[in-house]
Amino acid sequence: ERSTSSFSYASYHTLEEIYSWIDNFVAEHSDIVSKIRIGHSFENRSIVVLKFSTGGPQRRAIWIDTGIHSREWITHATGIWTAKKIVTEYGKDRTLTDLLNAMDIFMEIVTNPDGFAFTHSMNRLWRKNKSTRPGIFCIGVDLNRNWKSGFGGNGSNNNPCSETYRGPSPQSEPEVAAIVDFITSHGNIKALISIHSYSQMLMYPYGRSPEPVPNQKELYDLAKDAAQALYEVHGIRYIYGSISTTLYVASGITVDWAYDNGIKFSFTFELRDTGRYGFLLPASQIIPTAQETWLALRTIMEHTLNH
Ligand SMILES: O=C(O)[C@H](Cc1ccccc1)CC(O)(O)C[N+](=O)[O-]
Ligand SMILES: [Zn+2]
Repeated sequence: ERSTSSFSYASYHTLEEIYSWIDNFVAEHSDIVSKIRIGHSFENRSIVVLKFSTGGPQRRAIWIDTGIHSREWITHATGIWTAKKIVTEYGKDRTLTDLLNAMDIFMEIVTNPDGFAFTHSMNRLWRKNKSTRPGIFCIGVDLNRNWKSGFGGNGSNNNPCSETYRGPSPQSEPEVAAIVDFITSHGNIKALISIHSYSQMLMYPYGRSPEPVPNQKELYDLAKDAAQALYEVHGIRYIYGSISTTLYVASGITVDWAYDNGIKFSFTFELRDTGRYGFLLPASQIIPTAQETWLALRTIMEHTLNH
């Protein structure tokens, strides 16, 4: 293995370190991983997605994103570890091997690169992207309120200075538009998993209203199984349910858009912890968090393969 073997999966990394890890990782596993540039951020950084595939065009696929909120560093770190786990387990883990023999996995690790760079340079707790508009004095849109489904509803804010500022219109932000364009043109995404921190929750649509989705029972049972699989690794308890009933009402969110666009297995994770460290989760918890999250992800992916 070349230089990803010197990469510390137990540390947090800068944007530059993650981007160079991605290039080394793709080079070392070019038989199964490729890199797709799906667009650019407001400040013109490349937006890249890892594609894990063992064959065929346009296979059914699973989408995973981390880092849509830049301060949630545990999510990028979990994404990196998970990417490595996928290539390590292919050919060993029966479930993952069956999955990749039939489906593709797309993973966007740095979904908000401008915000992420800013958390390293200026403000560790920055959440939004870094877009600016004439006459508006506050910076950034909450990328988890900018999606077309339920845009402008309760649990999103019209004030540009708000942490949940929805933006001037749906998909106004290039970071969101890039994903919408990619998923829409792919047309065969069967599951979407959008990873946040913190609270230790596993949730599904809707965020915009307490109204249950048509396959609510199936999603509840799957979330229950996934949370149990996660618990068995290190004894960490997650709560689960629909976003609006488990956490709060939020509108214009990733998973509501995915669900409304035919992706019936849409989930969002809130990783460790429950507030002791919050967004400043110590690096010592990266690998334990990633290990337990993997079992939940594998549970969801296995269900998607078989339904
Ligand atoms: O408000 C948010 O976007 C998430 C909760 C959430 C996550 C997914 C869909 C709807 C809401 C909470 C968080 O991860 O951003 C943590 N936080 O409030 O900073
Ligand atoms: Zn978040």
